Amino acid sequence: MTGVDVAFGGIKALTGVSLDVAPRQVLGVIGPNGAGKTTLFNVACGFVQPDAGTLHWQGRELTGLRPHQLAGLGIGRTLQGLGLFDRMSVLENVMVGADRHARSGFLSALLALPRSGTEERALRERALAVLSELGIADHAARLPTSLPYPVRKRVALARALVSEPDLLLLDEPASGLSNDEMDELGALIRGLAGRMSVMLVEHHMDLVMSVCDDIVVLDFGRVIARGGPEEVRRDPAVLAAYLGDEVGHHEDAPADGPADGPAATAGHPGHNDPVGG
Ligand SMILES: Nc1ncnc2c1ncn2[C@@H]1O[C@H](COP(=O)(O)OP(=O)(O)OP(=O)(O)O)[C@@H](O)[C@H]1O
Repeated sequence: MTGVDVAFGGIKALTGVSLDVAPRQVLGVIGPNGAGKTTLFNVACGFVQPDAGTLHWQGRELTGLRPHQLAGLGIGRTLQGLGLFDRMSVLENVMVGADRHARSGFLSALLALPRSGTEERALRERALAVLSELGIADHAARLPTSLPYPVRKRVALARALVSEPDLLLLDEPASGLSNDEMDELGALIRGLAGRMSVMLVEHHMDLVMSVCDDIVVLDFGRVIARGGPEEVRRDPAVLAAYLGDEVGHHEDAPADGPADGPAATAGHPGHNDPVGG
């Protein structure tokens, strides 16, 4: 993305944001609360249309990108809300992600053209293989609602992976996970890097530092740093941005304080860990 601006009313959520993800690279996007990470993710997914700037993917400009076009472009994503279908089994949820309609476009999805038996079997096998890869094949027949949250997160990841995307967009994949689960997630993401590009929008510094090749740091909607983990960790601008975040989230801070800065815009539990975790 190049020169992306997004404003919500008077709030400039993103200003002149440019970044790129190289093939098979894991790019991390971090920043304190309210820095613009979710907005950036939503621009990359087509949920939010930028007021200015351009998106390019594999040499093509994406004008007016819409979320339903992603799969057809070879882009997979997981969302914070997971978005699993409660009345479908884990396996069916994953198969939906690989549905050939996803590749052949919105119209055929609307028409819900049936798959042939052979296609159905191949898809089922692929979905099962991804579930195995993520260590949750035992849960294939279960309903997502009957499973613990970390397992449901893996189901959502399996669904994004089953179409073998060239780019995987992950929005806060570590939220709600224990430290051990986060380590496992880190290993999983590292394992994907040889096969696809990953853009990881994440608040947990430890995860970002351990899995990302390159990191973009946002603050107040602008890119304030970009570089490898060590470089970013030492960057004074990054330290200052996170220190402000930490102070802004002190338990004594008034709940109804001014809403004009990153420290005041949050309200997401678990999002106040400073640099270094
Ligand atoms: N739909 C919206 N309407 C109005 N303001 C918004 C909207 N979405 C985001 N904002 C504002 O834009 C700025 C960036 O928010 P965003 O959610 O992208 O930041 P973030 O880095 O993801 O924060 P967090 O870590 O708290 O999730 C904030 O000031 C936020 O209040």
